[in-house]
Amino acid sequence: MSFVTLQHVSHAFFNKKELTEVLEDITLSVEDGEFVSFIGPSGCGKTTLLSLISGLLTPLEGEIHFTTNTKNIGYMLQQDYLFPWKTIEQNILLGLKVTKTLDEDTKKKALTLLEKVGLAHVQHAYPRQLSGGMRQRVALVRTLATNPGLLLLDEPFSALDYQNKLKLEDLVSVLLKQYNKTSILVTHDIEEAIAMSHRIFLFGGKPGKLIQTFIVPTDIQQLTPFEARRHPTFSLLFEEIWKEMEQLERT
Ligand SMILES: Nc1ncnc2c1ncn2[C@@H]1O[C@H](COP(=O)(O)OP(=O)(O)OP(=O)(O)O)[C@@H](O)[C@H]1O
Repeated sequence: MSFVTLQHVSHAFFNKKELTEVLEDITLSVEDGEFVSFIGPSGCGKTTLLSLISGLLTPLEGEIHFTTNTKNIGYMLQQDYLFPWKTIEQNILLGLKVTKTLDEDTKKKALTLLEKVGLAHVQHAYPRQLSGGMRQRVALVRTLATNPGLLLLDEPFSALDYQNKLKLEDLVSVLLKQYNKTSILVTHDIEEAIAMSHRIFLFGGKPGKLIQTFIVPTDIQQLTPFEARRHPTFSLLFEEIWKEMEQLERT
């Protein structure tokens, strides 16, 4: 069953009194429990599409339908946006206060999540005492603790060094599978998209259009992102997408 469906969605921004089209006629759907990635050259409208799906923006044309009545959408971004003067626990609970009434059970679940990402020991520390990778793990906990129906991940790994990025990818992937979350990842990184996704939507052009959809083979999907990169067919799909991207970047 599809979780969210976009039909003929187009969008434009006013720039210096001129209407600039940024997305044109996007039709796609994301299935319940599916992990998809949006990739494509810079400026083709990927982040705008996330904002349209989250309801921050309203499409100029076309329709976006959710099959469930969830309005709780979680965001994980490149920056962690933790409050520096609050402890890790306070940061997580603050996220919860915004979306839910904070009862003991919800609080306990949030702290269990902190344990799951290996950060129970920093519960009372401040963000400045943590590394970038640890702070992103806190941001992940803060997002998941609100039990979002849909997770929107906008370049959440891109500020991390390679090793931390791989570790966080595995963690995100395991947790999202465990909680059966529907997720959309925006990334510039083709490897990351293949390693994490069921399907990859490639956008390109100005205004941005959906150029091609790639299905990640099931045997790759079943692996962790770290293992997926070592699968024999991984590089074949990588090359296929790479060539398409190169062509789009040239046009
Ligand atoms: N609020 C806004 N007002 C005017 N123009 C905007 C606004 N937000 C985005 N744009 C323009 O819309 C186009 C698409 O931007 P968007 O950030 O969605 O692309 P993107 O594919 O996510 O890019 P990147 O990969 O570089 O993050 C760009 O040309 C951008 O300058």
